[in-house]
Amino acid sequence: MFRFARFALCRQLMVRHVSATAKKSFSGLGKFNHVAIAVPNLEKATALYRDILGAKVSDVQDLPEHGVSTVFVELPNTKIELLHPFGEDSPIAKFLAKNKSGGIHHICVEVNNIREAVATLQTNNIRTLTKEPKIGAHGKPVIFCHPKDCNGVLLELEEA
Ligand SMILES: CC[C@@H](C(=O)O)C(=O)SCCNC(=O)CCNC(=O)[C@H](O)C(C)(C)COP(=O)(O)OP(=O)(O)OC[C@H]1O[C@@H](n2cnc3c(N)ncnc32)[C@H](O)[C@@H]1OP(=O)(O)O
Ligand SMILES: [Co+2]
Repeated sequence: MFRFARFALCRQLMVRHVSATAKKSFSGLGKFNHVAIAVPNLEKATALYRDILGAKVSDVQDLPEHGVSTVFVELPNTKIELLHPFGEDSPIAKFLAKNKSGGIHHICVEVNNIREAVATLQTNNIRTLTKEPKIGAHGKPVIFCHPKDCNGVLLELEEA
């Protein structure tokens, strides 16, 4: 009984400490939107999901504004975004140079209000990779958060 009370107290103190580190918290996090995989060969990667694994896939979309070409693989509960560099200064070029067979590049979670999300991130010193959101692959505003501020994971937020 005493051991349980001590455990409960420690846990409460830890929760309070974690909450205390957030200067202001955001309440509008939504659904998981996609996981992105950077691939060295977009046709081959698309063929794996479409022809071998039988998934429905989108057409290739070139997004010069983002320096990538994408194909979306539709799954019952989410999507996989296949990413390949487009143009000279692709933000995924270095990643693919380091990961020659490709690799998981980012995750994307929806938010109900991207401006509010950005303001909250800034208040909490989480760096965003552009000052302003850009229009993403689904025609909605997106913003990326620095992986060094997000436990080593590049986090994309997309307005729902
Ligand atoms: C299609 C539109 C849109 C959608 O709607 O879905 C997209 O998904 S677009 C996807 C592509 N766009 C982006 O990724 C934009 C944001 N990314 C960036 O600005 C850069 O890629 C980056 C994250 C700032 C990395 O810059 P880069 O120049 O490639 O590498 P660095 O060497 O400067 O990296 C610094 C540091 O971060 C580590 N890193 C890099 N990329 C990742 C990653 N994807 N996941 C985790 N960690 C990453 C890198 O290893 C370096 O660490 P150290 O080696 O420890 O210094
Ligand atoms: Co994405």
